[in-house]
Amino acid sequence: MIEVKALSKQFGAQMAVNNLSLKVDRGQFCMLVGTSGCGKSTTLRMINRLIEPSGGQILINNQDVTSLPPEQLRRRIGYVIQGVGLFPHRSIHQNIATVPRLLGWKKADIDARVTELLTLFKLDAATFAGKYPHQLSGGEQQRVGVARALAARPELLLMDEPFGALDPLTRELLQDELLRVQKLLGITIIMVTHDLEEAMKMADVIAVMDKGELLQLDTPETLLRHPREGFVQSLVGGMDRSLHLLAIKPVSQVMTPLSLQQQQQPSPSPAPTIEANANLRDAMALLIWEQAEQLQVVDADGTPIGRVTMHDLLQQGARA
Ligand SMILES: Nc1ncnc2c1ncn2[C@@H]1O[C@H](COP(=O)(O)OP(=O)(O)OP(=O)(O)O)[C@@H](O)[C@H]1O
Repeated sequence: MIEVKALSKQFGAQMAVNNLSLKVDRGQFCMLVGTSGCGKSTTLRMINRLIEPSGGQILINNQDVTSLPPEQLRRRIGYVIQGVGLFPHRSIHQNIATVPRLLGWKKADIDARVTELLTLFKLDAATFAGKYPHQLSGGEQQRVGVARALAARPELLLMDEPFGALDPLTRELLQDELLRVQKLLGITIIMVTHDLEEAMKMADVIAVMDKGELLQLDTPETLLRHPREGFVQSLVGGMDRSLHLLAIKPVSQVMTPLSLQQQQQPSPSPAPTIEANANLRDAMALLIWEQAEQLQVVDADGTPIGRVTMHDLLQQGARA
């Protein structure tokens, strides 16, 4: 979907991005992580040509981005930044409608799209469409920011620390919503974050950068189990690696399913319950809290569908 080849950006004597190559498939979620100043934002801004590269090439669906005028390119690429950047004197409807209007969509199509996106992000269209940004909470503004970026059905969404300014609870809620919407729409996302936990939770692939260079591009599990020596190892290789490994897997992947017969019989000694889509770290925390040896796994309706034991979790979090 997107291929970056030997991309570089030099500011004066400094190489902000140095010979970076990276491929992200359609529908994948790629996270860029690394310490402050390692070139993450510059990389994103070269992809949508807010910054022109000093060298290298960027292809989107095999098309070189320099072959398109920047404005036309940016209409095909959604861009969300920290602090949202909503237009303060335009209503929420007008904000979300910005790019479709520039593209000359019919009014009825724009109205339908605005309602669809607000609903997708669980904002009641009748209540929110006519409001102005200052009348919304930070979390609501951030949802509108993402909705606006998605309005014209872009092929690619670039996000630069979109949840950086939010409190931890709102941040987690928006992470879950973004993942849901991404899976629903099958959109390709490249997102910058400082937060390794956020990267582990959301990414299909994580790109670790340092001093302008890409050091490793791998799935969260491979990155945790086989980090390259040096910077990547120091970034992910701490004692809590086992907990990160637990956090990236849902209980459903590890549980022992109940047979139909077992499902219909009440368990003789009821174990604490956990939902199948909870992650293994939450399961571990519950086991410790309840001093239990196993948990009963339930589906969204509360029907028992399996069980997971402390032994299962110890295996999953262990060095391979
Ligand atoms: N317009 C510019 N002119 C000169 N130097 C710049 C410019 N933009 C970025 N830089 C420098 O390039 C380097 C990379 O910056 P960039 O913003 O890409 O880093 P980052 O990894 O996104 O950092 P952070 O996580 O702090 O946002 C930094 O040293 C920065 O000071």
